[in-house]
Amino acid sequence: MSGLFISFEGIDGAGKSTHINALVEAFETMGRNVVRTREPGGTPLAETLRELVLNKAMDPMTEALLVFAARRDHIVQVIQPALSQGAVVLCDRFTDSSFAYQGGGRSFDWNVLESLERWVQVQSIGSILQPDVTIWFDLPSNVAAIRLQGARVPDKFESQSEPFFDRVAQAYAKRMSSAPDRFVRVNSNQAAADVWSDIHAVLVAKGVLV
Ligand SMILES: Nc1ncnc2c1ncn2[C@@H]1O[C@H](COP(=O)(O)OP(=O)(O)OP(=O)(O)O)[C@@H](O)[C@H]1O
Ligand SMILES: Cc1cn([C@H]2C[C@H](O)[C@@H](COP(=O)(O)O)O2)c(=O)[nH]c1=O
Repeated sequence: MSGLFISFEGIDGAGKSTHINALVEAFETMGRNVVRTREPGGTPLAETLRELVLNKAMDPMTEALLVFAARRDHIVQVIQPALSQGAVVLCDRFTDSSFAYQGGGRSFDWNVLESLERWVQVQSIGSILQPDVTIWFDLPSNVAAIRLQGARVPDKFESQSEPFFDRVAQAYAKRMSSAPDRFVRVNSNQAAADVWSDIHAVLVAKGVLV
């Protein structure tokens, strides 16, 4: 069986974690091996980099380099081996987050991010690793802020203002327009059960879930 790589994107508090848990169960019920992972993170080294990126002040280029360094380790140690063994990899954020947060939120150079993407995700000449499906949980920033209120101590990104998250959302829309076959936008501003129905329907339509 061939591997399946699904990434989950959206602004902080958009509802990704809630539905990734349900998808782990749905794929396991189908008899698939599932690797649930996240970015930045997913390996001991990448989790160490995550702590720095989420909690230490740094300039946008340093931030971009660290998330791509973490990604490289994650791809080599976890994602590629799992896909080679036919697993379903459910990844809470991947490279679209770098375009959204560093490119959109921080206004860091989009072309440099595209170069880093090519370097870090190279598989063979002319081929770069990308998710098979990316589910973008689209939620207005003011609704996400209400959902996250009091939920936990906010990290460096969660404490950003609504205009920052509006730029993040615009950057997701730009990434979606450049990869319409890979991206699926889900309206996250509805009851969790309805969000789940939409995700389920999309993955059934794509032939990856029964
Ligand atoms: N459809 C929904 N309606 C109302 N509240 C929701 C919905 N989905 C999730 N929530 C709640 O919103 C909060 C954020 O959800 P969740 O942690 O799943 O988001 P996330 O996208 O994983 O966030 P982050 O990227 O910051 O980790 C949680 O308290 C969760 O219970
Ligand atoms: C992969 C990636 C992530 N980020 C940011 C986005 C979020 O604010 C945090 C991760 O927190 P979560 O609770 O696990 O969603 O990191 C980023 O800025 N750039 C990236 O490439």
